[in-house]
Amino acid sequence: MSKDRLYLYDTTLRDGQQTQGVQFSTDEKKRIAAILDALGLDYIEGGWPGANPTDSDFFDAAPTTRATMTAFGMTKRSGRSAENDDVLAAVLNAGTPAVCLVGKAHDFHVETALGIPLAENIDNIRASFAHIKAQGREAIFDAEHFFDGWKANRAYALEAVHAAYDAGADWIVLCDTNGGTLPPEIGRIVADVIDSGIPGTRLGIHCHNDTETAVAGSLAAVDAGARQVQGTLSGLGERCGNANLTTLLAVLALKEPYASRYETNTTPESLKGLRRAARQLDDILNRVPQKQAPFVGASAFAHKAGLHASAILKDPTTYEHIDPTAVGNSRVVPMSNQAGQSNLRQRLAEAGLEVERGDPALAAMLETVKTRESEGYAYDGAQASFELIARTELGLMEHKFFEVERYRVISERRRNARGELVIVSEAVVTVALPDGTQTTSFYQNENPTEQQDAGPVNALAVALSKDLGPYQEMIADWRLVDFKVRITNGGTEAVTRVIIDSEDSTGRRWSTVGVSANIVDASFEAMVDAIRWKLVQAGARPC
Ligand SMILES: CC(=O)SCCNC(=O)CCNC(=O)[C@H](O)C(C)(C)COP(=O)(O)OP(=O)(O)OC[C@H]1O[C@@H](n2cnc3c(N)ncnc32)[C@H](O)[C@@H]1OP(=O)(O)O
Ligand SMILES: CC(=O)C(=O)O
Repeated sequence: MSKDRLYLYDTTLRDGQQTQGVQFSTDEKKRIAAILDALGLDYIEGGWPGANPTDSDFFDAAPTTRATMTAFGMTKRSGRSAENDDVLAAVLNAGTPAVCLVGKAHDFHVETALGIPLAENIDNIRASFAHIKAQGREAIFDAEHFFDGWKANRAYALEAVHAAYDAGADWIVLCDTNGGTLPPEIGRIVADVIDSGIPGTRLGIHCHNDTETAVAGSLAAVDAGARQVQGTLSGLGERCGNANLTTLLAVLALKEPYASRYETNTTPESLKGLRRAARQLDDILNRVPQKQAPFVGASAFAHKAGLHASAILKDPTTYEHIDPTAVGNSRVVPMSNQAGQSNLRQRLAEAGLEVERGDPALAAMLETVKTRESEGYAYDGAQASFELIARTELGLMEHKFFEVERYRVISERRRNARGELVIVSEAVVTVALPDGTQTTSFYQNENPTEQQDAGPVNALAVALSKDLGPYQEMIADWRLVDFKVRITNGGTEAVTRVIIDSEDSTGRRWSTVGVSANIVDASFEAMVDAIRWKLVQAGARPC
């Protein structure tokens, strides 16, 4: 059976930029365009030329992509011709092979937002698309509020999309702009548009995620016959976001009936770059990756419960709906108080520690983990700390490289010599080394009050890692990149749990945990684990 072609249209650089708190630079837009192109998308909507300097700069030197670069704008305004509308001219002047114009399809919006007669809006749509086609461009009509418009005045909504279609628009994209239409209704309305005479091969879908069903709504439109799907990387977009293309790419390529019915431009190879693409976007956005993101999140293939881990070791398909490597992800079997010996052995094997089933060290390890979790520790997100416990129980950590004799940290808010308000943190750390010597290190940081890394934890991290004698070279590239604080119950008392994420120059990341009644002390404990784990990885020996 031959497959139908589905076209994937990305609007991360336009609707994604409408996400509250997101502001891409021109250079970042270029990097994202390259990521999208590598994933095999058909269209990249680069932004709205003329609307802001960043978008204009992007189109002034638009990257060369295999995907069709598309400029976005709106239908011509009333009171001028399409040829004389300067906003439309700026969009066309970007010179892209495809142009997408948003226009009103809901009578309420025409009368309330535009304040013009209904017929005039239809004329504006028709004239805009005739103008684009006269310039030889591929023309895409984003029919704004189409679904709400169809429900309020079906005849008018259809008249609007037919005006664009009759004027030569290549694609009519039905937009659920407010994101409130549920998937079955989307399917019925798309089918009605096809019945009205616009073939599915010329129809697209643009869903917003206000009811958390944008992906399902997009699939309902495809089921009904639409052949273009719009969305954004990781679901960025206005309000609650757009349909998540990261998820849709994987669903369309790997899940039935879509994989057998439809062909897209993605390949098994490009799909393996999906997790990396999501991480690259997180890096650009400077945000912590969402662990539970379908397909690409760190927890998407994490098997925490003992029963799950036991079955996974026998056959991964028992608890996995796809092979994680298909999207560049990997399986994780974390440790926690939900774990049994199967989790434990799998986790140890990943750390290069083979332990026979039934080895008494396994029971001791499980006991330690469960006891410490009841005190407030959490090991499912702190694998490196777990590994140190395991090595200790297996007798592989007779020495701990160094012992902290004492530390002191002071934080102060004061005015500096220039009269600026600053936070000053000072830390002193004394460690004892295996050869009987001690080192004492001091570090002071001074930062404006609004800066995040001004604090005592940063000062302690630098002081602790400043002079570890013979081990110093091995930890010189250690960096503390993130830390999360939780108030939790340790037995009957409230305690602070700190998980810190570390990184080194190889790009490797690891997480450790500390617990104490004192936030600084909990952070310090997690840091000590982080450094010990790095020394283990570096093959450090007692000196
Ligand atoms: C559903 C969507 O997400 S569509 C994408 C929306 N994206 C954006 O708005 C981001 C980029 N936008 C902008 O930078 C600015 O809004 C601009 C440059 C386009 C326009 O700026 P301004 O001229 O200052 O207008 P402003 O933003 O206040 O209002 C938009 C105007 O466009 C009109 N308008 C809205 N949609 C359309 C349309 N499809 N066709 C013609 N005119 C429209 C509005 O009625 C309003 O006109 P008014 O000021 O006479 O009431
Ligand atoms: C065009 C668009 O972004 C919308 O209608 O949601």
